[in-house]
Amino acid sequence: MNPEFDTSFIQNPDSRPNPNISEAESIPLIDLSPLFTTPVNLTPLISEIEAACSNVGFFQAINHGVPAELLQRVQSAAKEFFALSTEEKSRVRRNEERFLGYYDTENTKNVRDWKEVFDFCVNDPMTVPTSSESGETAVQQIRNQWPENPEGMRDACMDYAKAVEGLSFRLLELIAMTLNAPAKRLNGYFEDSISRIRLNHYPPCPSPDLALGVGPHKDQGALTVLAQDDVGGLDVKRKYDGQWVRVKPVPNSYIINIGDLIQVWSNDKYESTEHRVSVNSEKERFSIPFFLYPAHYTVIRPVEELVSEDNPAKYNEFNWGHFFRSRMSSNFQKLGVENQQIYHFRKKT
Ligand SMILES: O=C(O)CCC(=O)C(=O)O
Ligand SMILES: [Fe+2]
Repeated sequence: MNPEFDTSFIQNPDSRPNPNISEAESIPLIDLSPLFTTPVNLTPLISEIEAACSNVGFFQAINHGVPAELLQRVQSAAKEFFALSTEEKSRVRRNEERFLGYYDTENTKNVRDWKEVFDFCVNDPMTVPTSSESGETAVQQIRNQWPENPEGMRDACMDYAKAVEGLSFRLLELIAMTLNAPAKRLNGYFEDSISRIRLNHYPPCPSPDLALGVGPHKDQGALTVLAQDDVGGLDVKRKYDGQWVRVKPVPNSYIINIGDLIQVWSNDKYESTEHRVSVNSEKERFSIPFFLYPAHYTVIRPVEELVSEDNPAKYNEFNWGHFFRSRMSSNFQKLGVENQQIYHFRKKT
């Protein structure tokens, strides 16, 4: 991809990146080895995760159990794939109906992102509602589209997907325990999960002061498990002072952040954190987020263990598939209206 820099990439002045951003004190580092150690004692780990989710909404996980070789295979495949000609990549181009595959004109909140992506679902095919309208019940199946080249990309991606999905379930169980719920309280929502993985490529950008790789946003799913390379560019909005901080790349780690659904399940004990991707004029950057998404028919409401007369549910229940679909359409085209956000489901007090 070599997009010509045009005005569609220009961020509003208040969203533009800060060239002097700090990497200090960004997000906590959490060692997940207690998950793999016997005798099992998860209590200190659960407290660390609870603090990270409450204070930051993000952490970096080390000793996570995903074999490095699986990630390296996908990273190599991604590099080879994005180096192909636009013509060849376009053979697996996504469209509004078939929204898995290659794409280079995505918008975040109506501004174009400086990136190209390749999306695939973990459980192929994935079933989603055809419309974001809450009254509509029709569904459709969306299949992965795999390129001919590089050879082996499909296997590399699917082997990786299974391993990182396993990690995401372990994290979900730890998070459920921080909500005083049984470990497996949330797992049932994921039997027909529509989780997906995105391969991101951010080419060097001629105007990194005006554009972003991904504009400021919150992830809409349950949680995200992100692998980034050593270039850096992910910025997180710090909760206590609203400052953007750059997440320092840590070798062999994953960046975990909670999404909008955990915010609702937790009845606002946790808040999903705004983040964005800055780009630079010299280096290209690659990243691979895994988005943990429930089955489309899941009804989202605060977990009952947290709701009481003193702490009533703060959200009206809503259907995940419709919420997913509405965001999908607004990322695909500039709608000229505000995207659907989780606070739209908040109960009026
Ligand atoms: O590339 C990154 O570091 C993060 C990407 C991201 O936030 C997203 O795709 O939702
Ligand atoms: Fe994100």
